Amino acid sequence: MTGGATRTAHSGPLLRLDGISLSFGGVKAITDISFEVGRGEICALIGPNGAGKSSLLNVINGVYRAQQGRVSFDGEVRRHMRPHHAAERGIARTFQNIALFKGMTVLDNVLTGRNLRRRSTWVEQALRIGRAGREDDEQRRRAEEVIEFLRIQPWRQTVVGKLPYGLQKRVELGRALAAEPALLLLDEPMAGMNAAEKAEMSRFIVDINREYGTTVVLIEHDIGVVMGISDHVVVLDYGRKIADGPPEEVRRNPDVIAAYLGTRH
Ligand SMILES: Nc1ncnc2c1ncn2[C@@H]1O[C@H](COP(=O)(O)OP(=O)(O)OP(=O)(O)O)[C@@H](O)[C@H]1O
Repeated sequence: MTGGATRTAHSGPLLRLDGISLSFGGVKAITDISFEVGRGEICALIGPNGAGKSSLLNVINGVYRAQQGRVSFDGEVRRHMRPHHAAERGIARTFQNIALFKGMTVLDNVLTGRNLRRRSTWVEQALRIGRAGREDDEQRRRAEEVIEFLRIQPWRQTVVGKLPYGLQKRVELGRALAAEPALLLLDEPMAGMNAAEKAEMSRFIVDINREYGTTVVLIEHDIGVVMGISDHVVVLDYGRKIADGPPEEVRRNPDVIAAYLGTRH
């Protein structure tokens, strides 16, 4: 696979958020958040429950429209980027609650991640004529590459709903990776996993980052995991950013300690 990062032309940070604010009715989910994510970085977004982390991912990939602020991705500044456009530009994501087609096989789920990479028309695809046939073979080859990379070959023809939770999380990562993203947004990729599964998932995330140059923004609650794999940590609390920097610096930040120990409120 070609790394998504190789498609980029702009030389600044891959992602920049500028004064993002988002409310749901009277609930302020995010207040005036700004930070940058450099190319090739693994950036962790952490904070207590309800801090606004998932909402922020949804702003980045255009699912939510911020009332204030701007998102700049690879030099393109937008008030709002629609989800389809975000995907086309190279932003892929996984969800807190796995969003796979549970009745389909692992291979078919991973293949859905390749849909944006198709150039043939739906008529060509339906009749399997022209570019569609050649494309099918290429899409399948790429999907198999991802399956091999994530070591899920033994289950490639297994229906996803029959797999244990940890493997489903890995398949979801595979579907996102199949899109060859420049930016991978992972919403709690290790939630509900035991220590061994977390270590395995952490290794896959680091390998994706190193091998394909993919920039990663992940939400994670396990501070040990965060400190182990991130280059950069952004901490949210009650919708506001309270810290932003290298893991070691953030870990010593008194505001972060207070937010986690609950002594500030
Ligand atoms: N669609 C929505 N409608 C109304 N309120 C929402 C919606 N999505 C999020 N919120 C509210 O916005 C705030 C931030 O929620 P969000 O899910 O972004 O936090 P989080 O940090 O991801 O939390 P968790 O760690 O529990 O997943 C919360 O008060 C939440 O109730």
